[in-house]
Amino acid sequence: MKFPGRRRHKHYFPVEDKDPLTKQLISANSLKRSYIVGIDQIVVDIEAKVDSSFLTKFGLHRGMSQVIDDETTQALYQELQDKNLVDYEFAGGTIGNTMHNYSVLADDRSVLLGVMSENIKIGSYAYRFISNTSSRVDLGYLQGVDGPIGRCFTLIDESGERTFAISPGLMNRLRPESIDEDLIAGSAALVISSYLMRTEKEDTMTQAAIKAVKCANKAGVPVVLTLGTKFLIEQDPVWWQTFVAEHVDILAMNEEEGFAITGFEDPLLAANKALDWVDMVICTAGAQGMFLGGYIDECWKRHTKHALMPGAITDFNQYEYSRAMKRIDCETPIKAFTHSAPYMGGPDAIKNTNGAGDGALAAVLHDLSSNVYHKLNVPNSSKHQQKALTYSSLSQISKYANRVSYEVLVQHSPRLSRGLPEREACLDQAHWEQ
Ligand SMILES: Nc1ncnc2c1ncn2[C@@H]1O[C@H](COP(=O)(O)OP(=O)(O)OP(=O)(O)O)[C@@H](O)[C@H]1O
Ligand SMILES: O=c1[nH]cnc2c1ncn2[C@@H]1O[C@H](CO)[C@@H](O)[C@H]1O
Repeated sequence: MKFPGRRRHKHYFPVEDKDPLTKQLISANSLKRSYIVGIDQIVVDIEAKVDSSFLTKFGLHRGMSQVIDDETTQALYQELQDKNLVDYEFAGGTIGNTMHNYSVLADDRSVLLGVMSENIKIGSYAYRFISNTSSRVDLGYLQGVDGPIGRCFTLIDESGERTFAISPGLMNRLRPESIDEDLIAGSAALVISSYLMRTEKEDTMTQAAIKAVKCANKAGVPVVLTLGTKFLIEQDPVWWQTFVAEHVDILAMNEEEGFAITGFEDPLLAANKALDWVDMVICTAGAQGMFLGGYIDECWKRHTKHALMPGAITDFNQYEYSRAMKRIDCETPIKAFTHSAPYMGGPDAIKNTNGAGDGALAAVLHDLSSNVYHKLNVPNSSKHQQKALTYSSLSQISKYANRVSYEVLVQHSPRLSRGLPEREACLDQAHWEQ
């Protein structure tokens, strides 16, 4: 496990300490590992630049992620080929991306659950998915299917807006019996998306996902839900509110999805509302950066050293230096929030915003899993006197998440090709010496 945030920290994992005593106590071989599990509809992204008439021709709603039938798929793909519009084909899937990015950032294991074609031809979509996924993502639990994985046509129009058209193949055929309960019970988090609930009669993905969620709930493993697309939530916000309140511990959304589920347009107020249902919430807001909210116990609250921020909730960032806790672990729970503007004000040139939110979530998961890892291996550390959900403060996590989003914005793919630099060139030496 590579640790998130600043490297020279008193709690930074002591494995690398030169002290012979610590070395003796914790040899790298005896370390217990932490991992996270994600479930996804396994898809390859086929990205193409199109104009809005293309979307109209195929009956696609701009900005939405929608499922298309085989006939539309064939016609659409043919037109993309004929006009030579395909820019690139790469492994995708909102949770697939998140697991990949987590494993790249943490340099550690994540497990991806879903389906995979049993017979894989070199160059096929299944082959491409596997070869574009980090070797740290454990694909050993994928369930075989006799047919193709899904394809996600990622259509970018003149305005830069992206529209997803999903040709599902057999991506929704994950069966409940393929969910390994011990694997989930032993994980640091179970990560799912709202897309898993969009299935047809013959599909088993929703039942499989619900089984995994119930198993995580029973084992006390945090369930992390990312909302995927606002249109899905708008169809039945009350169902989603109830599902989130009953089964989800951490909610990730962008401001549009936040509005769809909470009714609040302001991302801070949407995050505030979501905390009535969950322990922690991430609300990304494009060029506005991101808001992160959570609970802390009165006795563990830490005041910020940053300026207090105005907003719909006065001084909302006053306790942003605190580590997030489960509400149930707080005697006197207080809601705490933080906001980070885009790293360095955002890149000069954005290559592609696709997956910027997935990247932010991967960073939050990295922090969460680091806490579990540290606790597994150094349970007596003073750090764990506080029963916290995260390794770092809300403020540090949100800066880290924004930093990762930036990295996604300056590259083409939603999947990171490498981890973050050990030291940021823009920060002076003194930052690392404290
Ligand atoms: N136009 C922009 N300028 C600067 N930073 C941006 C911009 N758009 C996105 N970001 C950065 O990326 C993060 C996530 O962006 P956004 O809210 O667009 O995610 P999202 O809609 O969930 O993305 P996706 O669903 O594609 O993963 C923001 O918190 C911010 O740090
Ligand atoms: O229905 C879906 N299921 C799973 N993943 C999806 C779906 N629609 C879009 N994406 C995925 O979202 C990522 C960006 O966040 C894209 O890489 C795309 O593959």
